[in-house]
Amino acid sequence: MENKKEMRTWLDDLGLDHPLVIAGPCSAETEEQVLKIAHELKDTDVNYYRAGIWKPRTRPGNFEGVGHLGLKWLQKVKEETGMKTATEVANAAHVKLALEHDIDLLWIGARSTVSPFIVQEIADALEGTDKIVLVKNPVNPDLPLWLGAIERLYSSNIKKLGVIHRGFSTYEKTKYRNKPKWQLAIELQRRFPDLPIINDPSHITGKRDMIFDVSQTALDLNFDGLMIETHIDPDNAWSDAAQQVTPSTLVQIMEDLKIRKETDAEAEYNSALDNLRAQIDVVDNQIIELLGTRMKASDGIGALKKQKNVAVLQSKRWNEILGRMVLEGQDHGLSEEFILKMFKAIHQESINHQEKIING
Ligand SMILES: C=C(O[C@@H]1C=C(C(=O)O)C=C[C@H]1O)C(=O)O
Repeated sequence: MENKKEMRTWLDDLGLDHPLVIAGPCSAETEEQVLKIAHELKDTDVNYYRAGIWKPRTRPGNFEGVGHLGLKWLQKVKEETGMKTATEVANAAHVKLALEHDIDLLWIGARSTVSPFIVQEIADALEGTDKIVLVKNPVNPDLPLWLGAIERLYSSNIKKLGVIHRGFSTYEKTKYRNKPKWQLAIELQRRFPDLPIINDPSHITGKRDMIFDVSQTALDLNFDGLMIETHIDPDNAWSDAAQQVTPSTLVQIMEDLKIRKETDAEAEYNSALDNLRAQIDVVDNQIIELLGTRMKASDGIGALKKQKNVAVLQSKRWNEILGRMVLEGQDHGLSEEFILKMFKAIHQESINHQEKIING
């Protein structure tokens, strides 16, 4: 699959003057709840009304969705409010029912994207559809797996495709429910600049008070839209209570978000930008040169260790370097997180060099 300009035609055709907004409850709970939220969202920027009908939960025994009964409620939403509708599908039977109930946008959840079998089943069931189909990232940070799912849909002649970035599971506890790992979304945009990409701050944060900041970051990174879970009574929602916002909070978020443009034609801006980018290019070259010099020194140490039969890893020395560099970084406005990541990568490369020498 290659990037194609036409990948974003469906989005351009919507003619929006704001990011695409998909909002609605995590789960459809009752007909009354679904319609009440829909009416509150009717005259806002919301383009697609979402509600989960089949809910794959982490553990059995929790509320697992109302099933296809909820599709009738979504049809009613469309009749009463004119809003288009969206839901998650996880197998061929879901697809069939969703299409029968004229759902306009279907998405494949993170737990389905991990399974090529399931994705293929869904792609076959959707073959040639003119509905919009969005693919959430797989739970694990695996870009080829994400792209593979999109390719399967693309090969099934589905034209209105896009992705949803909902963050990634991690073993360690972080402030996020699912760590955003923005670099993955940036890499996806680099390879497929015309494939629409939507951010899902609700699942990334897991907490409603973090949704604004993550949404703003997404817009700053050229995301095309947002999917934000919205409930009339978030605290008493039957699923994902902590991350849902009220319709009025959603409206406020949309109002406060700053929408940036891709570029600006003004000459002064462009010459200042060129100047600073030239500085960055010089520094980047210096960084590479310095890293090459550092590796040469490490190669020398590798040769010495070989002569004396000494182990490659020297934890005490390594620990000293890390501690010193974190402090040095602070003086230059560099975060500890960045310094640790960068020096761990440098250390690994240094070890690889020495391994080659010692075992060569
Ligand atoms: C370079 C050495 O070997 C390894 C690599 C290090 C580095 O690249 O800074 C530090 C300690 C060792 O784990 C060394 O022993 O000094």
